[in-house]
Amino acid sequence: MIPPPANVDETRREAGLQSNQPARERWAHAWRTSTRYFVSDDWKWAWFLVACYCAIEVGTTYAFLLANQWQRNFFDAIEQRQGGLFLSLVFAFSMIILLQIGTSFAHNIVGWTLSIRWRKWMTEWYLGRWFARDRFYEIERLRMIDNPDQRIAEDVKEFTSMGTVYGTSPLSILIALIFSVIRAVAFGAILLETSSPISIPLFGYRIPLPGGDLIWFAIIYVLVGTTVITWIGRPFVRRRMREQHYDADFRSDLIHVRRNSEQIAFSGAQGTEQGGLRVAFENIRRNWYRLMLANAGLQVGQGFYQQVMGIIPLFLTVPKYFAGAISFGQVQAARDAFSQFSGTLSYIVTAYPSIARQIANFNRLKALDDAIDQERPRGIGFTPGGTPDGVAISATGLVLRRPNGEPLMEVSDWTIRDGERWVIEGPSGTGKTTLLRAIAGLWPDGAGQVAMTKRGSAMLVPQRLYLPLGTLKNAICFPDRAEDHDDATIAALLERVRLDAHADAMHELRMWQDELSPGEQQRVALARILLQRPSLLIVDEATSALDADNAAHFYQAVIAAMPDATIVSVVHNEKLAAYHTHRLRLHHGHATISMIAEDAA
Ligand SMILES: Nc1ncnc2c1ncn2[C@@H]1O[C@H](COP(=O)(O)OP(=O)(O)OP(=O)(O)O)[C@@H](O)[C@H]1O
Repeated sequence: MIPPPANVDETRREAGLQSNQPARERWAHAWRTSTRYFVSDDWKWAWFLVACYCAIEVGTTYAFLLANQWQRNFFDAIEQRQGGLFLSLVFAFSMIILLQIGTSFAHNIVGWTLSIRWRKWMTEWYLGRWFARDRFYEIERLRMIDNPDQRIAEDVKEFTSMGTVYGTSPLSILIALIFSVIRAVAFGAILLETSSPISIPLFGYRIPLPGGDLIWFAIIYVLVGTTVITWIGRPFVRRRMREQHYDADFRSDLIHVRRNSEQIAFSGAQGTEQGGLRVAFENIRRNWYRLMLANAGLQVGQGFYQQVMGIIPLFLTVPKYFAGAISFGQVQAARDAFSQFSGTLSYIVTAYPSIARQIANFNRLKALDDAIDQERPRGIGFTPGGTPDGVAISATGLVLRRPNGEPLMEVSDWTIRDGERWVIEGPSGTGKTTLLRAIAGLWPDGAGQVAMTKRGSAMLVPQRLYLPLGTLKNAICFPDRAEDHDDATIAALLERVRLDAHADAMHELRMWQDELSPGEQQRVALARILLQRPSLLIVDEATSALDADNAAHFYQAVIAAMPDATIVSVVHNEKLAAYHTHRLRLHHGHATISMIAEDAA
């Protein structure tokens, strides 16, 4: 079966060239992503911390109510010139302040503890799935999404952040929303004290409404405000999403330049590279101006909304004060309660930037989840450990294709028996590396079946070796841990591969990938092979950076140490072909097989 072409639609979607995924699917994903941690193995901590968080919110609401009550008493005391009450009011005020500081402190401690536990769990969850079934490799191979690293690091961080005032996490938004409603009820009760009854005229009758004028004005005000501001804020959400996208691109371009600094410096290509970075930054700049505009619109809307909210209750209560129906303290308390009431009801307006960021995060995390989960069916079947006795690799009906479905080559049936040493040859771009990937189970595009001895006893050595961060000993022992091998063995290996000059620095933490020359890195690969002694060795131009003598030494050392090992290597040097027993030559999309001895004859 030919796998469907790879999904690379996300960038188009983020650039607005393709419509978004269905809302239902996105809501379902948002729900699953937000609730997963709370049914995980850390659920006891999760719920305990959420309970504490909510309890602190109750304390915060109580402190708000006390402050409102205090205002009323304070202004009444001033109006009635009750100097004797002043000291006790100051004392009450300090207690309220202490309570407010205490709840805010506790809010931070609990919020941050929950953030880090949630983030740790979610990071582990994403890393586990990203590494599983080689998905991280497949996502890169097909370039399915941009910057998965940023999504796992940054987006997860924002997603789990239970920040101070309005956290960015959807949970903190939800809790704040619930408490907004609770506070709205509490402050609504205060408003009722100073509200006048209200009724609406209908067909000549006056229908009385429950509550009072202040409450109805606040509700209408919030409804109109929220609708207008949500509408004004739509471009802001879009711009925020693009901002994250462009920032990540710029950063990865910078990393790319850093990694290739030597070639760029040597070729004097700084100008060209800077030009490229300027183009990447230009996207950020252009988007920034649009974001600024969108933000300005949002801020004007929010500012207008906040300011008018402070004035409306005065218009409604001051006439009652002049009429002697309420006290001056009640005017102040009503003003405070009105802004708290409508402020809490209009949570969506105030928290719109956080909600916008969260929508962008959900979209980015959904794309990552889709890329991890939407596994294309394998075209080339792969069975590790599925070869009969005496056979290291067997391929039947093997056809390789590019990810977009274009045919690359046909190998048909190919059997590599234990102890055979195969060289793969062919012009550049014919698919030699792809063939090695296919027999190692890393290339699923095409058709046919590949069986290989157990993966654990095989080793793949690419042209550019991966050296993990850490010591030189770490690099040689990879994928084992450095502690698994003693220093004397590693020192002897370094001598064997002609790297004894570095033996003393075996335990030094350095950027070995940058420090060692390509040829030295290929000798580290040889040391790794001699340490692991795999029964099947797949080598992709692993001697390309070595001089003729060292390249020959590479094969001589391997064959001397592991005379029975099966070797499949891609080499361009005919002299190195002599260390092999069989040849597979790729030409015009087809493979021909021969014995080396036959060729020589
Ligand atoms: N991840 C990929 N996505 C799309 N095309 C790919 C990918 N990897 C390889 N190809 C394409 O497959 C073809 C074969 O590439 P491959 O690296 O196997 O050639 P090669 O024979 O090893 O070349 P060389 O001798 O230059 O190393 C090339 O046209 C390459 O562009």
